[in-house]
Amino acid sequence: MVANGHGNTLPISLDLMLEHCRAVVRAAPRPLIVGDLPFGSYESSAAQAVESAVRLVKEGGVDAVKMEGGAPSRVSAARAIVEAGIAVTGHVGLTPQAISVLGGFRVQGKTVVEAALALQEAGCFAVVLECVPSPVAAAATQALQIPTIGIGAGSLCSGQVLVYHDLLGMFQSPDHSKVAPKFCKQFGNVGAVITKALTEYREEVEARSFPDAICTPYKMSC
Ligand SMILES: Nc1nc(=O)c2c([nH]1)NC[C@@H]1CN(c3ccc(C(=O)N[C@@H](CCC(=O)O)C(=O)O)cc3)CN21
Ligand SMILES: CC(C)C(=O)C(=O)O
Repeated sequence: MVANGHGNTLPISLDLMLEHCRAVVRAAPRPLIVGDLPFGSYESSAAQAVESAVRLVKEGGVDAVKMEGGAPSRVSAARAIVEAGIAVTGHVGLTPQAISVLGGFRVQGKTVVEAALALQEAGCFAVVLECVPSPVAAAATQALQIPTIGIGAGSLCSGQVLVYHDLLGMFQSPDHSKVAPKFCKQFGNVGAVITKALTEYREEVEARSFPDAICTPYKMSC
């Protein structure tokens, strides 16, 4: 959603996700690549979930998939995908694709440990914990044999994930800073570097100092 300028994850289609997965797979052939099942591609039935996961692996080239939710229907869908031979990462706590029923991007916590245990039992190899109080995330990490990957869930998870654009500080526009969650830390300010470079480019084009002779190396041949 961030790469495509959306304010939330709901508009992302399976076809768009496939395109992004292929780009990532081309750039990074070695790491374990997990494709996220987008909203609308897995909720109707376990069969729909398997079908979408198979597309992400077959056409997207990913090694595993991630899907949101810990309700019984989602646990069944995760189990069906694993039984089809595809590794699944679960995702509980704040599940951004459920903002319609949650009433916004709200912190969750109550059923996190139970849901994570159910996803482990269904065969998930890892589980994302998003916007969960740190003691709940720590308890889930203790209770599970599979790794927990935290985002806004404290430092006691097995691993961490953060949206690349958020940690690099790629956003300059007020619209984008509105959608960056408060758990994010900016480890760089790439947006300022981009803005500075583009401003200098425009200034030199307008002043006709770019392109200069060095950047116009072609000679008349006759
Ligand atoms: N740029 C970006 N980074 C993300 O990590 C991200 C997105 N966008 N969009 C999709 C989801 C949405 N995410 C979010 C968005 C906002 C909060 C947030 O600040 N929530 C408030 C609660 C607000 C409320 O209760 O209404 C909080 O206190 O954490 C958390 C996660 C995480 N994801
Ligand atoms: C794991 C995170 C980045 C995620 O899937 C989301 O917030 O949509």
